[in-house]
Amino acid sequence: MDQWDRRCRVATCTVNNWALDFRGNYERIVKTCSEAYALGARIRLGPELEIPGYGCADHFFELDTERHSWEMLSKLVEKSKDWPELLVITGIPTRFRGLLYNCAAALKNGKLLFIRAKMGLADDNVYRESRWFVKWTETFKHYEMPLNAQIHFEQSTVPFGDGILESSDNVRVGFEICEELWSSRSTNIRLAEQGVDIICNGSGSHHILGKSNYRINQLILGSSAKVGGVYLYANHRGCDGDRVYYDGASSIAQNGDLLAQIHQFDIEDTCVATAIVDLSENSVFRQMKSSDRGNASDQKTVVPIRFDGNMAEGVKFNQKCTERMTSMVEKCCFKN
Ligand SMILES: NC(=O)CC[C@H](N)C(=O)O
Repeated sequence: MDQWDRRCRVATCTVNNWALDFRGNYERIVKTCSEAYALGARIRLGPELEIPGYGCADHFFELDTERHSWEMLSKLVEKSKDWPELLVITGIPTRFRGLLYNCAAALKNGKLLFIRAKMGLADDNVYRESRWFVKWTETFKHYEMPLNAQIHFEQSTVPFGDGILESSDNVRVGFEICEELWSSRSTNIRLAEQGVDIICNGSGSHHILGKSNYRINQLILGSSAKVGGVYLYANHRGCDGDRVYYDGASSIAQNGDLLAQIHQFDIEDTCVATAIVDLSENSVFRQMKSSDRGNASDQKTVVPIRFDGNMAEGVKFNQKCTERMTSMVEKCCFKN
């Protein structure tokens, strides 16, 4: 059963990573994890495919891109022992059954916990993801994937596919990778129905005039106002070698309110934002909507992937949850 006091500090970040700059990308990821950890965060989310860089394009056809990405992931898993209480979510291409998937990887304290494969690929506009990747189609199913013996991990397998993570103190973490939010069948709906507390969206979303207004106000805040829960969104910022500009604005929202946001345009290579959220507010918010309670109870219960560690402790009872940012300020920021 959930505990009553469920305050947790969560972190999102923006990185200016470069396609194929494996070492540089690794350093920037480490910097954001260290900063998030120093601020007391229990989870740190990074953008889509942040290890190789989002815009590797046809380099995703080369095995070296995967290989070097996994070498960096192995280093990051080892490094995560420096931040034992921090759940790190990063982005990496992964081959399963001979097919290449665009994935989020979850790791903590020296252990790779889960590889979650993207379930809706982006192919409109400038996106061409299905040229290199296939989508995962088995909802809430995962398999034990053997890890490549040529790369060092202290484990021989990792769960791969779709699923929900659950901490020792029952905080549920789910994944919706970029385009899955844009789809009218957004993953966040079924995650909320399973009582997911924190929805993680690592994205590679480029700048078009007016797009971030839609992305933040309609999609992120709109979804979170509808399904409830904490919504962590991380985006790249800058040009990563391709001909587009990613426009950051990594955000933290809860139950329709914006709690924190990193600038859309800036010259910093890395930025971290955190917020203290009371996860009990998710239950209260969802409890108030009887139609959704009915929909949720119709769904089969998904068995989560458990991991060691408490997420909702370490925040003192008298520490206030982060103030809500006003939507007026938000809307002014996002005419673009
Ligand atoms: N990387 C993606 O999945 C991109 C999704 C979305 N269409 C966007 O423009 O942000």
